[in-house]
Amino acid sequence: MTAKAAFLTALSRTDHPRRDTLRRELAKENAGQPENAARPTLVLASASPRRLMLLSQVGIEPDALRPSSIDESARRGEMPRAYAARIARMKAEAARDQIANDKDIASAYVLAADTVVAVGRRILMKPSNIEEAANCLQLLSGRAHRVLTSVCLITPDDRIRHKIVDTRVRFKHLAREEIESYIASREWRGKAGGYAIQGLAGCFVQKLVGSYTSVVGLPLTEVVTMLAGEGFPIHFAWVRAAELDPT
Ligand SMILES: Cc1cn([C@H]2C[C@H](O)[C@@H](COP(=O)(O)OP(=O)(O)OP(=O)(O)O)O2)c(=O)[nH]c1=O
Repeated sequence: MTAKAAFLTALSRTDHPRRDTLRRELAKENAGQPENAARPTLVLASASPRRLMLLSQVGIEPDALRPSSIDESARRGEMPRAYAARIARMKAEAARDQIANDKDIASAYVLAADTVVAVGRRILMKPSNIEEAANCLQLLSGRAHRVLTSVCLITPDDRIRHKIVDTRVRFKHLAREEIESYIASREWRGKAGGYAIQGLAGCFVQKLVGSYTSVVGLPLTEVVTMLAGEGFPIHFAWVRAAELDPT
């Protein structure tokens, strides 16, 4: 190899993953002839059964699930909104990179979300043990908190759409025995703030201002608006539902 060729090779070498993925090639092709694009596909970057159920409620069945195992720890001094937005984006980008050379779903829309419970500036994560869960509920007892769900959508041509939904929830006062019984139910496991509004903890809620589905994990109004706005065919499934059940 000549010195010049070696120099050029060294310049083109990168520590980052290869950027010319199948996803990129397809995006370039479809930019010229969108009418030739394959049926739009959707990847849900999530392992949350709630998110899958909420999508199914509005007739959306993802073509694949690609949960990611990113580092979800908060940065020092990070505010709840910024944290939720950052994590949702990281989940979406990790899934996009996972599928970038998968021929069945390389050009999919990628949807991810992150839900956090916030008391003032404090972020309540998913508790990892009984003590943490009890502390969360003690903190939420008799006061209002916010549930922030950040949604991130990556379009097939890699544009990033982002939305945060902020819901205010007020809990009644929780007696010690009530907290203990709730902890024993195990419902708190895997839930931000250590509770599930769609379950037993529904009876803790005195007032909710905002989006109920966002508290459960995915704000349906915003998700459907976002997907439809980016050309994902949502309403097709609704019309088909009527055809299957013509009564
Ligand atoms: C507050 C609240 C949260 N949750 C759930 C929604 C989310 O699944 C979870 C918050 O954790 P997330 O980190 O947002 O999501 P996850 O780890 O469950 O799933 P993934 O990252 O793979 O998408 O808490 C409820 O189910 N009910 C509630 O009332």
